Amino acid sequence: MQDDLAADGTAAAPIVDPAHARPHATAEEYRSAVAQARRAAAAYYAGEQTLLDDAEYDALYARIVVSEREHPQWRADDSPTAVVGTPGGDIEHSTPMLSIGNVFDTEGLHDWAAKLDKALGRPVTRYTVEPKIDGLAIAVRYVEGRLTLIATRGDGYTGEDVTSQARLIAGLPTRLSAPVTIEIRGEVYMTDADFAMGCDLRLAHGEPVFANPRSAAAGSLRAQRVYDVPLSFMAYAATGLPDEHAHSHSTAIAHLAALGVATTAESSAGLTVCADIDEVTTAVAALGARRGDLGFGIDGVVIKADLAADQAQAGYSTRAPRWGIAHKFPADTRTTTLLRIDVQVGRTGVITPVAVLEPVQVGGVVVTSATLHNFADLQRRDVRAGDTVYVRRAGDVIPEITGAVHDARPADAEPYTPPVTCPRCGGDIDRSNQRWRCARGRACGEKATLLYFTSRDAMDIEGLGEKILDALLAAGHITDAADLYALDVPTLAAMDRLGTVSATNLVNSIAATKARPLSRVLTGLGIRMTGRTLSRRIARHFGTMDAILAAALAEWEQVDGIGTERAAVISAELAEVAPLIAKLAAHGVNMTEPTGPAAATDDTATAGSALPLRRPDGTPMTVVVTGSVPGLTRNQGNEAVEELGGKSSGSVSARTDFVVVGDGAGSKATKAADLGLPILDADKFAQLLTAHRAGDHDTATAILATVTPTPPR
Ligand SMILES: NC(=O)c1ccc[n+]([C@@H]2O[C@H](COP(=O)([O-])OP(=O)(O)OC[C@H]3O[C@@H](n4cnc5c(N)ncnc54)[C@H](O)[C@@H]3O)[C@@H](O)[C@H]2O)c1
Ligand SMILES: [Zn+2]
Repeated sequence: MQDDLAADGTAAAPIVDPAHARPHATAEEYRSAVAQARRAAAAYYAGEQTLLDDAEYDALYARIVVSEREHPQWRADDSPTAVVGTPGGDIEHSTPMLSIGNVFDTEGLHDWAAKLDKALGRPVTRYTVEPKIDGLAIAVRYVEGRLTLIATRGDGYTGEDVTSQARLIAGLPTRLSAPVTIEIRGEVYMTDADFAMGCDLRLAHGEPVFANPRSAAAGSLRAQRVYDVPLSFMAYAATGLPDEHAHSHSTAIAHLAALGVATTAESSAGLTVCADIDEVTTAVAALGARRGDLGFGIDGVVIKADLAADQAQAGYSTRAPRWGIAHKFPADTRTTTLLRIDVQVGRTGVITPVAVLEPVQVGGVVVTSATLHNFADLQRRDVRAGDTVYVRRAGDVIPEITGAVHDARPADAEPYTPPVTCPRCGGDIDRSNQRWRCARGRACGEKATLLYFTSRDAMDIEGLGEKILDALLAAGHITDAADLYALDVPTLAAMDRLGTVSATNLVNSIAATKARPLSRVLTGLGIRMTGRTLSRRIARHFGTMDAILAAALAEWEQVDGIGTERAAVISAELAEVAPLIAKLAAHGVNMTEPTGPAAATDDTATAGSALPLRRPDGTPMTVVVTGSVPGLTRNQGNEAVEELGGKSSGSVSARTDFVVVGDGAGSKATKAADLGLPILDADKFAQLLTAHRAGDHDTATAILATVTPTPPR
């Protein structure tokens, strides 16, 4: 059984941290992993759509490495650890074009540096830090300053001649500024802008989108197409330079730039010379932080011993130099399953399709939803529910779906049909722009927003039902929640069916809600990705609305349950409703959250009763709900955990107290089993909730007693 990949290889696999990979249990498992890695690599280097994304491949590869270390007798000749790249070609390389070893964290980097120091018998003189451009390697020969040959890396010893296709690559001049005879090595890649354009071109020619800029570059370099996708080049090595330039990597690169070649040093990422490994660590982190803004994709950073003398002394292993290492970054493009396509109607009536995803780690954060831009784009890309899709997240940008892996499409996947009417109000849709809008614009959401504001979970305004709201809206007495606080008795009394007595009562009950705690106001605003529970947590954390509105993204992430994804959405939505907040405050609505012991139980329905999901020391248990809980939506499942006194979490780790597993549970259940975490059946969890709400502590305790650890697999 393959632990890292679902049986069909398509589902979002739980990614094993390559730094902590486990060996395969049997030789059969090892061999099937090797076969899978070979298949994936063949597709990858050919620039085809592949089912494994880089993170999955790296996890697979890391397990192969560990297995071979522990069971040398298993080692297969065609193991990806023994072979570099792809089939070779007609061009013999002057020196082998090898791979680079990988590390995934600072610890790995220090280990590598320590090994290198040991091999040299002294500390490395200095290092360079460069972008690891996410493209493919080529060797370029110049004779007396004229470009004569371009070859792919191939199997590392021989490669293919791609001179004719590659002549027009940006950054690679056909003539150098001096008549030198040298070989330059570097990466062919696609800039972010060219990638977006290339994808559009593909779609226009009825071909599937590129998986990522790397495979786009690989495919475009070899394919003969009717359309041209621009490619770029960046040099990171040369042979044949005179000693005055070649005595260090940094001087060699500087000289290439002087010859007119694009280099890593001249790129937006730059080349940093570092005195020691601590400086290297800082430079790696700095480049990681700028990753989204470089204008081209990097999958990590390459660290090299700078001096040619150090490099010569360190030498090579069969597959890679010992003097260099790649510090890989979390993959910025992943594949995962598109569970469904939701339609979202914004505050101003803009209607957009949103992808709901099987959770997946992209660029270091868990992504559960992504934008599909607009309906035209969605249909052009032919993305369907059930598809394996590419999710890309570059830097802090909102994750987007760039396309679907059409080969992995389930037979029954239906083409997407966009909504015919506004999903919120049922009215007409204005399709005159690429961004569709409800024809009613802002007015579309008014009633739903107001109903939510007045609901029990939010401001809980007594006596203000849907009929009265309808009448108030129709008469134009209100357009937003703040207008409620301006209503007076004569206005209300003049309306149908409302006498002076009822009108007075209603005005009083509305006024009474001005004193509600901040958490209620926040709930009432209906900010996306927050509910009652999270609003309460936010209110307690910040204390005042002013503090909330002033909070930077990093501060949002301090709130329990808010990650990068939510922080961005919540703060953007709050900025949008800031005028309404100001208007509410002007009417005297309270904008602070009471603190102190009384506040903790302030409006909890279950105040005072024992909370089942508390550890003996009173702290909340961390619980992950995966799959469906009978009678509850996914969100309600998580809220139930909170209601029971626990803390709900979206990801399984060793710190999880237990996992609630229901129908349709996916990789989280597998991971829980792997970690030997206790499991509670979703039916039992539903019973626990019922018992707790009924105040039946005995039953609740009895159900919790059935939560037992499963042995690790
Ligand atoms: N998704 C898949 O199915 C799949 C399959 C095979 C490989 N891969 C990916 O490819 C990687 C392995 O491929 P690899 O053996 O080509 O190694 P690599 O891509 O990890 O590293 C070596 C390459 O890095 C490139 N490079 C970029 N910037 C550089 C710089 N500044 N200095 C030196 N080299 C630089 C060169 O092209 C060099 O050949 C894996 O880590 C995986 O992510 C993915
Ligand atoms: Zn509408």
